[in-house]
Amino acid sequence: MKSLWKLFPCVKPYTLFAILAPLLMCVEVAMDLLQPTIMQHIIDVGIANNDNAYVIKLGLLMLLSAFIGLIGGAGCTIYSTKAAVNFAADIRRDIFKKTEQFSSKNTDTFGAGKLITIVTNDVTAVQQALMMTLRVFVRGPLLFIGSVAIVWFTARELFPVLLVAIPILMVCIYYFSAKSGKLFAKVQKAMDQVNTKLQETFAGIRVIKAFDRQDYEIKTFRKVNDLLTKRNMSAEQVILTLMPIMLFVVNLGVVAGMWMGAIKVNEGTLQVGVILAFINYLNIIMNGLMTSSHVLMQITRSFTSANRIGQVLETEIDIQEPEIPASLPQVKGEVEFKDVYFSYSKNGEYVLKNISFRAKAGETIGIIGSTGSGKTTLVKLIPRLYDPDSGSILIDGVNVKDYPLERLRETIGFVPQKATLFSGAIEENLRYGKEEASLLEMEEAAKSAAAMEFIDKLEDKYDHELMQGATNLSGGQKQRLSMARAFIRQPKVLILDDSTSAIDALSESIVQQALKQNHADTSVFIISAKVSSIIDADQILVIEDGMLEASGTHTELLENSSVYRGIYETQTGKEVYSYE
Ligand SMILES: Nc1ncnc2c1ncn2[C@@H]1O[C@H](COP(=O)(O)OP(=O)(O)OP(=O)(O)O)[C@@H](O)[C@H]1O
Repeated sequence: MKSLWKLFPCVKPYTLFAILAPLLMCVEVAMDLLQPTIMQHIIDVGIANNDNAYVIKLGLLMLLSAFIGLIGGAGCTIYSTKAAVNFAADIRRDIFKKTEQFSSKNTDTFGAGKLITIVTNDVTAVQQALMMTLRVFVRGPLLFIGSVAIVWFTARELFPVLLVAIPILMVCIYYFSAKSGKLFAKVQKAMDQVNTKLQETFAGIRVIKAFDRQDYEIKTFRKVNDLLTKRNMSAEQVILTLMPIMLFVVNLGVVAGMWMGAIKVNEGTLQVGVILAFINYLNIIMNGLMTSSHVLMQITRSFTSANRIGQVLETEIDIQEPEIPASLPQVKGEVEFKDVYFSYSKNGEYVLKNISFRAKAGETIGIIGSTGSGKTTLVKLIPRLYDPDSGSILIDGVNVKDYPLERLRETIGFVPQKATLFSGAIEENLRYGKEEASLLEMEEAAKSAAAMEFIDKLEDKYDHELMQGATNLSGGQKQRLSMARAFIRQPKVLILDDSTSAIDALSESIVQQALKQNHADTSVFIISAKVSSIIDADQILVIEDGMLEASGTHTELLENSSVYRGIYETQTGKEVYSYE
């Protein structure tokens, strides 16, 4: 409930619509309530007295009230839709904005599947709740109160029937609403699992086909889909059971009303039209309660959704801008790690332990080590994708935490291990690195990344459209574009995380030459499993089990590091004699 209130400010810009909708609904309800009374008069006065003129007059009045009711109802629909749809669009925008500010740790906590369910399903649920609140929440209680009042004033003899039927109807509604709320929370969780599975499957469709695991994937999808179906069924069944129970209670009320009414008509204390009007009002009361219960269920259901939306919007972003940002002149690109410790989870095992090194501006730093030793994690700390648990990382002697985030990240070019490109033209992808890049700059970057040759062969060159996930490019082509995107911003610190793994030796040497010529004063971090890719580095860091096992030039490491020597010997087949 609290979380739903927290979303309330999002309705503020649409206050006018949110006020007009229920007002117009009041008009519709007033007209609906008028109908049985007019009918009662037609029967008891017009027909009973054979007064045709009276019947026609009241008939026309019925038509007019129906027409006014129609205008009220249509207006309410239009304004409630406007308010709810815009309210939902604003929440979607806010969630998207917030997730864009998320640190990698924040994103890891939610997972992509859950975030997608929140932006789609949960936002739709709160949109529905608002729409129904504006449209029906007023209608239900007004119909109910209006009908009860009219029965009290016009058919008091039959009022005892309401005194029995209404409490039973209310208990039913309360019981089923409470039950359905809990069940819908479970539905949302099952929906998360379906979305996560779908996302994973679409992203890995090629691997699935290559390993011929379609049957396995269908089986695992069926599992989560069946769970969602089962939970949906249970939740819907609760709602669907309510309707026949309520109808049964109302029908009992109708029988009781007719029975009591017949006795009173025989006694001459009641007219037939009153009984007909009472039956109509009883149905309206059920209708009013039913619609109110639907809204209540939708609102209860939306508590879970609002709660999940709140979790995203209120997430504390753990990578924060500095309170007092350092004033920085031109960044040179000297990078220093001082006693850095890092773990992915609180109280988790350290992935990096006591890392200290210094890279002078313009130096090339090679990073090598076994799989999972912490190389990628180490470079992710430089642009503050994660913050260390202890120790510090300095660029030009200033802690990266003191840099304005935008300034820090525009200083760094990052080429991740998995080349991630976006759907759109090659040009748009390159401009991701530098928005205002000229064609000449794009060409130079593409040349440095050995991407020129394949772009030139494309019919549309830089206008060539990439599909989602750049599936119409080869792995090597994706890596080259990903590198060009980083080169184009002329960063002071360039991080290449195993980004030449899918590139042939000739192209790799072109990239290395270009780095020397065009990025001579850039500090370059090259993570590679191949000694040949880092052999010329000014300094090589050997990472083993999250620790800096050794550092130095290739020659120094052959001399001093048994781990490095082992890697070198395995890759080259040459045995190295050491004085160690
Ligand atoms: N987002 C994450 N959440 C939790 N643990 C992670 C995450 N990313 C990596 N790890 C763990 O941290 C350790 C270091 O991973 P990292 O990716 O830094 O290794 P690496 O040396 O770059 O490996 P590779 O050479 O295979 O790329 C591994 O044990 C890995 O399982």
